Amino acid sequence: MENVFSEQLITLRQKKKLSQHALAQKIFVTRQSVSKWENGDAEPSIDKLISLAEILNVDLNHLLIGQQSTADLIMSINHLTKSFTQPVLNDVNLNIYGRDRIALLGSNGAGKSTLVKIMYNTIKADSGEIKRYINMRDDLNIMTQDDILISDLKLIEQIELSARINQVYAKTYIEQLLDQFRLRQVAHTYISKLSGGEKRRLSLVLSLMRPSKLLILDEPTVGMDLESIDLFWKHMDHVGGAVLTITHDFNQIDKYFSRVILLKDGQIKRDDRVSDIHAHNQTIEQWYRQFNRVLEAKGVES
Ligand SMILES: Nc1ncnc2c1ncn2[C@@H]1O[C@H](COP(=O)(O)OP(=O)(O)OP(=O)(O)O)[C@@H](O)[C@H]1O
Repeated sequence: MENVFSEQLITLRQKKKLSQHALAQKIFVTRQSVSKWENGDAEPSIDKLISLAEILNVDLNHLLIGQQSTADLIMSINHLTKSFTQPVLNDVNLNIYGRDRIALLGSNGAGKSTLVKIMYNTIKADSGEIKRYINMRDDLNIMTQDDILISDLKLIEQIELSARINQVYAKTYIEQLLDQFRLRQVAHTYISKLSGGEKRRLSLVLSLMRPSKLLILDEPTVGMDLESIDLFWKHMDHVGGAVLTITHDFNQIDKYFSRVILLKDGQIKRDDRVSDIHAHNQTIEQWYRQFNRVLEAKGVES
């Protein structure tokens, strides 16, 4: 992280016509700290990174790894179908763009997890087409509902292993994630001995430890206590790139997401902008109840 970040910091600071001293004053650090970051001798804390991103008017991805934020198409799904014993997805069409914050909603069994598994390629569709405009290895982060942790490892060993596999070298950042998600005190505990909530928080840290162009989360806050849920959403506010989340956490959808998708009867029945829904004085929960009910009623009629 250091080299790209340092170069980015210098470039962006100069673009804003700020001296090291002026930038330091804005984020309440010494000029020497800024100088060390720019020389690659030290890394800022998460809080300072977030402040830097705000002052330099870029998202974290741009600051950390130099990616431009774009409104580019990153995935295009066309006429997708999938059946198990019963049809689950039936002609699903969806485009995902670079800055989307998508909440994927639908009743239990609607096919949400199946759709995202097809998106990240762990199961195959029966027919249809997915065009992926990102590198699936380097640009996609996922947190699934399945437990992908290795029980025989200690928490810190799992982190180190994933960091090596994903070529993440930002040690300070990872340590701060551990603090932020309150995992430092169990860093040397075997994964088999962690509580369900701790395992979920660890899975989250693994999915957040490197920047991505697309982050897919399947019910990330299930099994977490309230404090962890708050920490999670606070952190998500500062994640760059596109995010697609399956969630039933209606308290947060209004605040965090820009787009809501309703999956019903194997199809995307609604794909609306949160700002449009709010402009009609509706909350997302009201919107969801309205369209789920309307669609259910239509289903009964037909
Ligand atoms: N591997 C599988 N084999 C057979 N059936 C499956 C398989 N995976 C999913 N299903 C079935 O497909 C349907 C959709 O499941 P899916 O997990 O995608 O729904 P979901 O919308 O994510 O539900 P939930 O909100 O309960 O997590 C369900 O009826 C489920 O039983």
